[in-house]
Amino acid sequence: MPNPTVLVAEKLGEAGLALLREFSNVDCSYNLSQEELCAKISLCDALIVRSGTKVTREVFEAARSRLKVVGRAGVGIDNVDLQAATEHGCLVVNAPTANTIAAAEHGIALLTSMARNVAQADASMKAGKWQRNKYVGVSLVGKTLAVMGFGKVGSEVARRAKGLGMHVVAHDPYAPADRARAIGVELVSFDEAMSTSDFISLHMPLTPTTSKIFNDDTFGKMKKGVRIINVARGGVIDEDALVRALDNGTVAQAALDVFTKEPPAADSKLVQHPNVTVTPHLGASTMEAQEGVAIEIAEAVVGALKGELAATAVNAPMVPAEVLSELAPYVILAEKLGRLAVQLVAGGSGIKGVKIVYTSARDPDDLDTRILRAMVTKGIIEPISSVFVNLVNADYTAKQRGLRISEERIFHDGSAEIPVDSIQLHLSNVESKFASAISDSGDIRVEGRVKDGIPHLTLVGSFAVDVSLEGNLILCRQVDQPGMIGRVGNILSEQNVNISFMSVGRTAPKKQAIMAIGVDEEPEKETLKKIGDIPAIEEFVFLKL
Ligand SMILES: NC(=O)C1=CN([C@@H]2O[C@H](COP(=O)(O)OP(=O)(O)OC[C@H]3O[C@@H](n4cnc5c(N)ncnc54)[C@H](O)[C@@H]3O)[C@@H](O)[C@H]2O)C=CC1
Ligand SMILES: O=C(O)C(=O)COP(=O)(O)O
Repeated sequence: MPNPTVLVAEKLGEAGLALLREFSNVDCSYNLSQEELCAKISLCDALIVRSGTKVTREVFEAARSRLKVVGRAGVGIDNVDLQAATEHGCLVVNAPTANTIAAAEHGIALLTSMARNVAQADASMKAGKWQRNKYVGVSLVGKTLAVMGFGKVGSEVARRAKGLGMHVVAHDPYAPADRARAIGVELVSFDEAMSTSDFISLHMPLTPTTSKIFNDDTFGKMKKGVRIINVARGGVIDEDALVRALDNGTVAQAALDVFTKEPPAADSKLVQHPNVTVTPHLGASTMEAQEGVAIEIAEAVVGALKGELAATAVNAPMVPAEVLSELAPYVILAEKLGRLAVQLVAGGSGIKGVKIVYTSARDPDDLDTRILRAMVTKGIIEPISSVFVNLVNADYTAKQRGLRISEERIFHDGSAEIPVDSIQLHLSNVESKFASAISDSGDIRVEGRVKDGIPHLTLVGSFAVDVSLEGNLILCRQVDQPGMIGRVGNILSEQNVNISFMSVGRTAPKKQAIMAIGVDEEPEKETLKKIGDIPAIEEFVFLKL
């Protein structure tokens, strides 16, 4: 496999680039037009952007399925079309923590410099003036600050504003009250925040709900002379309404780092307004934050390219790192069982329903099966189509193909230290090319377990077997009689096919048995035929894992 290619479309810290270069070809091409990005993207496995690049549906379509991951070197992913990414099976990861402090510090910088007219006074002095009376400021101590969006950045701003002696309230419909209480911040309603605050600082994401949430109506609810800080996203403010509110004195001052359109028009009334302080989206731009973000995103992108499940996935279930590492062997088991089950289906008999049964000693809330379900789906769909399936698009792809995947939990009286005791797959209403794979209930059934960290196949139809799921597998149903293992072994060794494992499961002594043989190489058709010709072998199937 050649090294993957990563297109870095905006400036990224050196430490991150170095990490990427260890694993991939890195193409740093900045300031690409939309057409240039679309032209390049079909040659790239990953794309890294900041807030300046719009990753639209058009980009995903132009990628022609090659693009596996988009890394957003920062927090806000409003510049990435997540729905289009998901439909194309492209994982989107971000770097959610490394620039939190930088953004919070910039919020405080804007708050304090706005209150004391630092930028305006600086410009005035540089123009040769000395205007001490014009730039009398306002004090912060004892004033009320409303933090709108009490997430990572918002809570750090709140903590710092408390240190400046401000009274801090916050509005966030999803924030836990105990987190606010721990910082000494009161959570209040939107309207209360609007009507009681001297300063309002915005820290929510731009979503369809928050778009232009600060408009004529909301400015009308604010205290006259309020001061506004925005280091979140320009789009949460109706900028024309803000200009009106500044002109009529409802808003005394605004300090803005972000704009609906970036860069804003040179003659933007907002940017040119004398009571507005602006910075060109600098919230995340500290040396420290950019190095941190670069490393955070490079690690996430490299991990995603290696097929690891990302902890900072934006369009896939967020799975904490410790859960990921605990479930790692079960993820492999789930995919291999899916792969195996689909190869047991007779040609022409379409799969409609798949039931996944987990036996586990865990409380259902302590076992997140979304990854396992996604991997079963991947195992089932990938061998029979050209679609690339991952945690991102598994549910979407299954739905598109009319594949109904249901899950059932069975309580297993064992140790809750072990997340899953066994995983069974049942494929209903299908015929099998290996009749022994059909269980008593008429479904194709396979079951697996993890033993010493290695996935094993433990049941086929009604036959118990025990073979590790590595390499390839030959399943034979035979009349149980001595010498069978030797005969099959001889045929395989004649062709230098290495047998890694062998297991025989039988219904009763001297009755039918299933022999499961793990082989490293794929035997030639002729060799497989010789196995099939052994009189005691009633049926057999070769399965690639
Ligand atoms: N200017 C810059 O360079 C930077 C800007 N940002 C922006 O800052 C914002 C916050 O970032 P983080 O704190 O890291 O994100 P976060 O996800 O930790 O926090 C966002 C908070 O907003 C809350 N929220 C969602 N809808 C809301 C609503 N309708 N009203 C009130 N609160 C709502 C969420 O519950 C969450 O607690 C984002 O828009 C991000 O893009 C972040 C870093 C740098
Ligand atoms: O992380 C964010 O949300 C930011 O706004 C930072 O954007 P940037 O990476 O500096 O273009």
